[in-house]
Amino acid sequence: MLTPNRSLQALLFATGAYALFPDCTNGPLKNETICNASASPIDRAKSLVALYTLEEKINATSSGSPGVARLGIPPYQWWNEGLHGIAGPYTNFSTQGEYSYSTSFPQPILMGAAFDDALITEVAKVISTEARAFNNANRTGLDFWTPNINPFRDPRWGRGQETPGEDSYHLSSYVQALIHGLQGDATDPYKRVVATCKHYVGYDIEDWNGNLRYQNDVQISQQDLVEYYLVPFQACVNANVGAFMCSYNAVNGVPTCADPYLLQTVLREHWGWTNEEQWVTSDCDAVQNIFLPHEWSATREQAVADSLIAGTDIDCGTYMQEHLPGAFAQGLVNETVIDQALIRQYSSLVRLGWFDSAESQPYRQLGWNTVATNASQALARKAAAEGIVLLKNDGVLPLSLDSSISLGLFGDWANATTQLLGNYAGVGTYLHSPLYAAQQLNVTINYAGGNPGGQGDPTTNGWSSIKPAIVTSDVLMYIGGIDNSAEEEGHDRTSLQWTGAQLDIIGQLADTGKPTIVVVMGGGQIDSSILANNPNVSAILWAGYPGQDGGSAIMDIITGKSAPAGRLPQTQYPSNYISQVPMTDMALRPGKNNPGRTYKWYNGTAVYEFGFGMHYTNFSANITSQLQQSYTISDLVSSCNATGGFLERCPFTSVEIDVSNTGTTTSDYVTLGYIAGTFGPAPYPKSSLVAYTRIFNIAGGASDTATLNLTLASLARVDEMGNKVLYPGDYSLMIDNGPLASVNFTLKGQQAVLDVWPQPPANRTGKGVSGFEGYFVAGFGSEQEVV
Ligand SMILES: O=[N+]([O-])c1ccc(O[C@@H]2O[C@@H](CO)[C@H](O)[C@H]2O)cc1
Repeated sequence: MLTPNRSLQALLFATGAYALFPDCTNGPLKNETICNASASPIDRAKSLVALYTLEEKINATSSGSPGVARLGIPPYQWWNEGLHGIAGPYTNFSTQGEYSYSTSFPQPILMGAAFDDALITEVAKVISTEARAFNNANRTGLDFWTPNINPFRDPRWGRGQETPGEDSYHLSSYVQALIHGLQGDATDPYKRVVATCKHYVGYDIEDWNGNLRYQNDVQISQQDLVEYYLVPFQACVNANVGAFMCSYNAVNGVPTCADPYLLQTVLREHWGWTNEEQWVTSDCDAVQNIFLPHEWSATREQAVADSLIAGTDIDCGTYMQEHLPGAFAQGLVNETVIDQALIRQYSSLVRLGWFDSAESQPYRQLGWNTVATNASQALARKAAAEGIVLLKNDGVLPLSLDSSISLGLFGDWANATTQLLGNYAGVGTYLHSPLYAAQQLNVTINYAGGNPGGQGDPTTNGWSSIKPAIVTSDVLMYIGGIDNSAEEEGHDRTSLQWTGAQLDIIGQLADTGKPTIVVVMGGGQIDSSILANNPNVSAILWAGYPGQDGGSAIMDIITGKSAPAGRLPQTQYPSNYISQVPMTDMALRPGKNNPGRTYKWYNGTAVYEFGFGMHYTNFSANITSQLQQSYTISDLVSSCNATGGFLERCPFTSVEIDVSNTGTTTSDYVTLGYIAGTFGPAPYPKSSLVAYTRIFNIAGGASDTATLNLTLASLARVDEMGNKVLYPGDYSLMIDNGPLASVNFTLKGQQAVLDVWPQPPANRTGKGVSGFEGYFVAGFGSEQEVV
């Protein structure tokens, strides 16, 4: 994560972030409705906002909200992160002792590979518990700007690691499980924390050929928007998420933080995200970016007015604080609009218990003893092991290690420390590298880690330094790949290839003829065809960014303590993919200069497909439910009462699959259900994931039942206007994309539109910058006027 520059950080800290709660027992507000715990959150918030002066209201639009001392409202810092554990930039870890660390889970890209929604809920519960403990110690806030749920559309994206992968159904299922764990049950009297779905929407380019995230104007068809980019965000609404973040980029000409179509028409009206305690924050500096570099609004005052009126309730930054006074003076915005933003903010804090006494709520009791518990540490290790994907195995794995075996460990990641965490990490409880984990085993270790050739060209320069370890080892393990020096916020990848130096060393290890195992680290996939095709490379594992105990999880898989069952959450494209399509081409379907995106539309041959993953055993599957041969569309429609286009709330059928372990090793199995067929207009997606479930610990020779719940969303397609339609035609339900089991059925009757998509208004243009020549300085920067 980028670190805010010093002056802004100082300014936000000067606001007194993380001061205590308002005192509703003895403070100045004790007799006001805001302090009446039996009044509704909205009434309570309204009563507070009615006491604010306009200046106090304007000050409260910033993420570093200064509070109102005369009313006993302490400052509140809205910007807290929690991607895979509580994190900065304003979360305050102590330098030692209590509150000096928390549990750091794997990056979402690896947790996504587990395809285990129950696991995600458990992880999110730990994060929200630890967040509460830190909040009680005045070290972080109560709302968290997580998850990053933009689909991992292009393999170059530097922040794809923050997401669960490329598939919109998978992201939707994952994010609902996550929000449940972060926020708690809808019926709970208090929210555990508030989650924030970001970045709404179409944000997945950092810097491609000078196309910077702060200024990109991405062109997305209504079909692709509804079919792909918006899907996980609608799932956030379905899960009743407390907050959204609008993104830096513009979509089809309009910066998202100034777009009433996206923020009002789609989000609040069409999807029904109408609860007044739900708010939208801007990404950091995104309100400023409406003026510069987007040049959407003619003046700074117009930019803040445009964004507040469109539905941005919090400005990550200080632009609204600085320019709303002018906007009010010019009559560009009225007080009702700012009141609404503040009512949303404060009713959210009411639902978090900010105004209520400690005795009345469970979360204020949580302390240091609930952080980094043995159970949460075990969960971090389990989450990593569940996600690791076995891409190749000639039978060498699992390894039986004992003291007579000597294991050679090579590569940059063999003794990884903070590399294990990836970006948006807090302070982990510990950092267990593969080397550390191997040292805990009864095996002789020959460590020659680091990459003697560096990240540059092919080299044999380092050969002499690693040769002794090669010669004396029985089994060779290379642990490398990429880290945040190759993929990061602000930095997209420029290559999908292994570096020459790494390939050189792996090749030389493999040439010895000794068992050679390659562990690939990093969020984006690296084209590993050269390793897949090398018969002397015995096994390949992909391990993402596995978190604080990642080394242990890797060794758990290597030794068979855990059996691998993770599946690739994104396509591994051949390296020439990135020369075939510009990153800025947002289209999913193949076209001129675009071979198609994701496993649904890519018309080339993947190195490894989305959903691929091997086991230490074999499985067979049998669909045991009787599906009808044919369904009538009108019958399906009449049994569906969904509103707001939530076809996920309309059941279609439940399918049971008998999964048998036909080998000898006990293993989990991820059951992926796909729909394919010829229905609706061509082109047809190759297949679409519509359901998944992970079943656990199936012993060799035993079987278990996987249940997949299909909804009408499983069958619907999106037309060019963005409408969701049920079409007559031929359908196949396929387990594991076909190889294991499939069943065919048809839909008959007239096609039916199930969700009529609201069209954007025509000719949406901003007023444009008049006369200001300048540029925006990224990283909580400021505008520099060109003089
Ligand atoms: O100025 N900075 O230091 C700074 C740091 C991070 C940053 O990134 C943005 O902030 C995150 C807020 O959650 C969004 O996910 C990301 O796009 C934007 C600005």
